[in-house]
Amino acid sequence: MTTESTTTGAGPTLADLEQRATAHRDRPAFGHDALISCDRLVRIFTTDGVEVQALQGLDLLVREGELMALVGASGSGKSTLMNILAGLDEPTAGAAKVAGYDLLTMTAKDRLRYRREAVGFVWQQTARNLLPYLTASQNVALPMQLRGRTSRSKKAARAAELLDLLGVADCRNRRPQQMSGGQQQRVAIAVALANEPKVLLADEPTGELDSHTGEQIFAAFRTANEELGTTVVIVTHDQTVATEVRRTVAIRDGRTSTEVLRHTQVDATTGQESLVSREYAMLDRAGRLQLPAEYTESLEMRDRVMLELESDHIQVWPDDQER
Ligand SMILES: Nc1ncnc2c1ncn2[C@@H]1O[C@H](COP(=O)(O)OP(=O)(O)OP(=O)(O)O)[C@@H](O)[C@H]1O
Repeated sequence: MTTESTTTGAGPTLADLEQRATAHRDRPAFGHDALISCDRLVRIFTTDGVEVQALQGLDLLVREGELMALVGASGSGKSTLMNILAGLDEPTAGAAKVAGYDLLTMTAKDRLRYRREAVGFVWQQTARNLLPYLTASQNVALPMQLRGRTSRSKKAARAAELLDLLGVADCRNRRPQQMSGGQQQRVAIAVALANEPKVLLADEPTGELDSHTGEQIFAAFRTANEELGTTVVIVTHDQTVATEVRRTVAIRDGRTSTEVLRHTQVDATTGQESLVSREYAMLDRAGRLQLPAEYTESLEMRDRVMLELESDHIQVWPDDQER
């Protein structure tokens, strides 16, 4: 069906407005097909009357089955975001949905269920992930016990299966202090996966480990992603981890600023595979764009820039009035 409209020069007609409203209504909602969707997320901390805006309207979409990394300078808001996604903290404003749970409006009961069943987390400090007086098997069985639906034998079987999958079956009967840091983190991943969460969140999981052990931990996350289909979000400073995932999102000043996507390309003549990466800037729905600091600094862009719209791109120039 088409709607007729006439332009009088005095602005849009009623028919134009109706058409626009219909087009807007039919457009899918932001993040409708994402497993994690953060929409203009704001988190303000107030300490001694001083406000810190840790998240300043952060947008992030993560699709089911992704394995992605979040990077950013110290204080950029990564942990604040992870705590919100983990259901440990609540945003000041905006919207955040994970696996069908609305993190702003869920009840205390739903929050508990969310943390037990929908997400698993692995923290940097190994001591925060495992109970010291329980063995690896008992640590993995504990979340299943708290959920309270499985028989003892099923819990033991699942714990054994997970420890085996993550290459720490031999640690089954050991307590955390009888394991290396890397083994503890792999057991921690098994604990986080015990209740088959949709999402696995990890905040600097390789931060306390040497690079070789860090690689093994990263391989364990990859196994969880590939074998169990778990969506994995890792906050990291570790360059190896950041470059081994298909998608790395950078957070700057409490907002997602740039994103690097990587894919494998096969050379048509030699058949040789190479990894191609490309950096993108994030454009929010208000049209705001954060230009990479190294770009703006190299051209001495400040305060105001000139824009020129071309048929397939936009040119950004330093302000000529400044020169
Ligand atoms: N509970 C809190 N109370 C007050 N300010 C906080 C609190 N938590 C975080 N902040 C502040 O919010 C900002 C973002 O902190 P956040 O810990 O999220 O950054 P980060 O990117 O994880 O840094 P790092 O890499 O050092 O862990 C910082 O300025 C921090 O000081």
